[in-house]
Amino acid sequence: MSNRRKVENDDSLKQSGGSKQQRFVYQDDEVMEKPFDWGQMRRLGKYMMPYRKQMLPIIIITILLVTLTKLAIPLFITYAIDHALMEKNGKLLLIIIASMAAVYIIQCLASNYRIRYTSMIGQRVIHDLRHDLFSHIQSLSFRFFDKRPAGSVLVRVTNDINSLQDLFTNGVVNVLIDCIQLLGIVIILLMFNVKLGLAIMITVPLMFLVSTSLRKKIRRGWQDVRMKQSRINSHLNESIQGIKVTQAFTQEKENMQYFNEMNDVNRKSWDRASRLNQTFGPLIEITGAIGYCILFWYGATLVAAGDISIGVLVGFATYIGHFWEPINRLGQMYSQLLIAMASSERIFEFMDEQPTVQEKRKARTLPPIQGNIRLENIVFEYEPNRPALKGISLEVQSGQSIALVGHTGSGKSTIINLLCRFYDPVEGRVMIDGHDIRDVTVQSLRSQIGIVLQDTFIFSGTIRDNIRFGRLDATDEEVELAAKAVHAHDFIINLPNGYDTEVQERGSMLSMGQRQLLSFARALLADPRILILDEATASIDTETELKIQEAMKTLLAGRTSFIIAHRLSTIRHADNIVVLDHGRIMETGNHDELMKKQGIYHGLIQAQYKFLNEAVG
Ligand SMILES: Nc1ncnc2c1ncn2[C@@H]1O[C@H](COP(=O)(O)OP(=O)(O)OP(=O)(O)O)[C@@H](O)[C@H]1O
Repeated sequence: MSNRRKVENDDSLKQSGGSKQQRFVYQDDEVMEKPFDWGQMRRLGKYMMPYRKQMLPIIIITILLVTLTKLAIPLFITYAIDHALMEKNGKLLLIIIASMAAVYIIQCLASNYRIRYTSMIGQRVIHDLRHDLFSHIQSLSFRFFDKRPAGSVLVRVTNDINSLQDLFTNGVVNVLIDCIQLLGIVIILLMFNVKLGLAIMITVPLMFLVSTSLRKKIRRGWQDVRMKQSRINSHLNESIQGIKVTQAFTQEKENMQYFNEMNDVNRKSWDRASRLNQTFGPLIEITGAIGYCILFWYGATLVAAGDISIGVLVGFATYIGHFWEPINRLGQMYSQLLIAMASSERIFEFMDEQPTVQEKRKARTLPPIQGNIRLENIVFEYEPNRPALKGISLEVQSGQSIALVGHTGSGKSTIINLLCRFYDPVEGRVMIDGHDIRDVTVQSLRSQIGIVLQDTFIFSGTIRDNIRFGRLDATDEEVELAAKAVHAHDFIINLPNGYDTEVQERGSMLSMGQRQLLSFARALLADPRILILDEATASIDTETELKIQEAMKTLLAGRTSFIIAHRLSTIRHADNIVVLDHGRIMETGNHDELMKKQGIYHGLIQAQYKFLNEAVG
C-alpha cells in the first residue's frame, strides 16, 4: 500500500496504483475521446437502419415543421411592424397575431412528436447495441476473460453504451435541426439586406473561435474530472470487495489516507473545470453583444438612409437571437461526438473479438453420450511457451470415477477446462464416445457435463431459482428432490422463506458449505452423464462431508466423474487416481495400487496424515 503515495501525479498512479485490475480500468478509461471516424459512424448508423421506415418519415416531417415555424416567427414580427403597426391596421394585426399563435401551436406539437420519436429510436438503438454487446461477450472464450478484469468489461457495457445514449436520443437530430436553422437564417438575412447580413456575420468566426477553443479546454477539464472519479470508483470497488482483508490486516488507516488523497485530487480537478466552465457564458455573451452593437449601429444608419424598414431591423435582431444558439449547440455536439467516438471504438473492439473456441460451421449435435472419454496426447499452454499440460493421455470408461491429484499448479483444473472445451488444446484431442469434441456444438457438449466448483457461484434470486439453474424446466418437486438427495433440504427449510428465500448477491448470506450443497443439488438436477467436482468438498465440515459422501454415491452412480480433491480421504474410493506433476501424468491406479507403489501418491498421503496429526497433536 505504501507504494500508492503520490496520487497528485497521474503517472505515478499508472505505475504503482494498487492492483493489476485497477491499473487496467484506469488505462481503459483514459482514452476519453477520439477523432471523428466515418467508418465507425457508419457502423453505428447501421443500428438505426431497422427503424428507418417506421420512424424516419415522422422525424423528418417534424424536423422540417419545427425549423420552418421557428424561421417564420420573426417574419411575422417584421410584417406586423411594417404593415399593421406603421399603417395602423388593427384587423391585419389581429390576423397576424392569430397566425403566429397557430404557428406556435404547430411548432409545439411538432417539437413534442419529434422529441418523443427521436428518444424512442434512440432508446431502441441503445437497447439493440447493448443486447449485441452482451450476447457477444457471453459467447467469448475463457481466454478473453483471462486478459480482462470484470471491471473493464462492465465499464463497456454500462458507461460506454450510456455515453452513446445522448448521441442517439438527441444528438443526431439536433445537428440536423441546427444546420437547417442556421442555413435558413443566413438565407433570410441575406435576402432582407445583403450588407447588414454580411456585417453581422463578421462575428461568426469570432464566436466560433471562442466556442471551439474554450470548449476544448472545458471538455479536457471535465474529462479529467471523470478520470479522477473513475479512479475513485475503481478504488471504492476494490476496497469494498476486499474489506474483510483490509480489516483483518488493520489497513483501514492507510486505505483511508489513500482515498482522501484521491478525493482531494478529484475536488481540485472539479474546481478547475468548473472555473473554466464559468468563463464560457460571459465570453459568449460579449461576442453576441458585439453582434448586436454592429446591428444597431449599422442597422440604424441603413434605416435612416431608408435602405431597410424598422420591421426588418427588428426582424434582424430576432434572427440573431436564434443564430448563436445553434452555433453554440453544434460546438457542444462536436465534443459529444468525440467522446462517443472513443466509446464506440471500445465497444466495437469487444464486438470484433472472436471467441478462441470456435464452433465449426458444420458442427454436429453431440448425441446423448455414454461417457467414454479419451485424452490423446494433449499439450496445452495458457501463455506461449509456458505449457500447462505436456502430453496427457488418458482413457476413461463410461461410469468410472477418476480422481485428479497433484501439487498446486500441476494441471488438474486445466484438464477439466479442456474437457468442457473452455479452451482448445495446442496439440492432441479430447474424444467423448469417439467424437472429437471440436466437431460437435459447444451447447450439446456442455449440456451433458455438470460442474461443481469450489467457489460456487450463486446468482441473485431465490434458492429455488439457483437450484433450477441446472435445468430450467424442472418442477418444484424435482428441485426439492434434488435438494433432499444432497442433504440441502434441511438447511433450506430453516431459512426465512424456505425455497423462496432471496439469496443476496453471490449468496453472501449462505455459508461456503451451504453454497456447495446448493451447487450439488443444481448438478444433480441437471442429470449430466459426465460430472466434474472441482475441490467440491474442501469447505464442508466433517459431519456434512459424511452426508455428502453418501449423497455423492447417488450423484455419481452410473456417471463418468472427475473429482479434484485436496483432501485425499474423499477420493480413496475412486476407480482410478491420476497423479499429475508439472503438467505430466506421473502415476495412475486405484488407492491400494498407488499406496503399494510407494511413489508420489504415497508421499502425498503420508504428508497429509503427518500434517493432520501435527494439527491435532
Ligand atoms: N488463466 C490462466 N492463465 C495463465 N496461466 C494459467 C491460467 N490458469 C492456470 N494457469 C497456469 O497453468 C498451470 C496449471 O494450472 P491449473 O489451474 O491447472 O493447476 P491445478 O493443478 O488445478 O492447481 P490448483 O490445485 O492450485 O487449483 C499453473 O502453472 C497455472 O499458473
